[in-house]
Amino acid sequence: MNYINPNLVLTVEDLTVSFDGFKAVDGLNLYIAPNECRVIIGPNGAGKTTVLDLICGRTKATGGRIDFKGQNLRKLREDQIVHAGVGRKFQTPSVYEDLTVFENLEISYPRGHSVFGALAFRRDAQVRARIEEIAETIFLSDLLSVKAAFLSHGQKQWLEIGMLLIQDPVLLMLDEPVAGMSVAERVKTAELLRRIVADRSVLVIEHDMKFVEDISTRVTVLHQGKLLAEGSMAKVQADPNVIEVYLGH
Ligand SMILES: Nc1ncnc2c1ncn2[C@@H]1O[C@H](COP(=O)(O)OP(=O)(O)OP(=O)(O)O)[C@@H](O)[C@H]1O
Repeated sequence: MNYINPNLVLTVEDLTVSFDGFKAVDGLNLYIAPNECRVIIGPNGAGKTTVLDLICGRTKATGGRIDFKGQNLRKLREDQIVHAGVGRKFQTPSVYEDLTVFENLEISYPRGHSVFGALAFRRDAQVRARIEEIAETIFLSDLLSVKAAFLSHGQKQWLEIGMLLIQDPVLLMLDEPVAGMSVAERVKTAELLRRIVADRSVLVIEHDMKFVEDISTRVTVLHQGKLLAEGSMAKVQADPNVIEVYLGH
């Protein structure tokens, strides 16, 4: 099929990757709409992280298509995919511990071409306003001058999400964002994701079913690199195949 639905942000079809003959992702179809928060669940080794690696260009597919707003991501390098509007957060936070919250956001602000004098001054004001806006979204407004080293684990995760948000991605991909967070931080992260999808699509890998229920409209279940089930949380939770390989354990 060559038809690409222009209303979709991401169209993944028949995506496959083999590592020495082992298919970690096997013929996967995945369709993400604008403002959708999709969660991928599945047992360990199902291929979830590999799917994100394939979309962001870290791993190269052996077959299938990855279309992002009309662009074939399989032909782009990792940095070009970021530039096209795909942000990816890995499991462990990678903020700059010695820099403040403000500085971490500032260095993540996308660089335009250089400007001078009054224009540079105007740009500084714009950058500051944007940093303050993002800090508000990620619950860190009061901590702008605090070094990242002093943040809690959850706050570091939010800061890293903020560092991606400041680049205004069209699709944001998060790998287990609430792992290691307290219950209160999980509740706030669900709120954060609800804020984020107002302006973009989000693709999340998650194991915490309570959190998945809180954030997601649609869930994709992977098993052995293949799509096992897809639909609302209620639908996949009631699916005997899903219960057998994942939720029943
Ligand atoms: N670069 C690689 N080379 C060889 N095998 C790989 C590579 N990357 C992933 N795999 C294998 O592919 C399978 C899927 O791994 P992946 O990390 O995507 O699963 P996952 O669903 O994210 O699991 P988890 O929940 O444990 O993170 C695993 O068997 C893994 O060992």
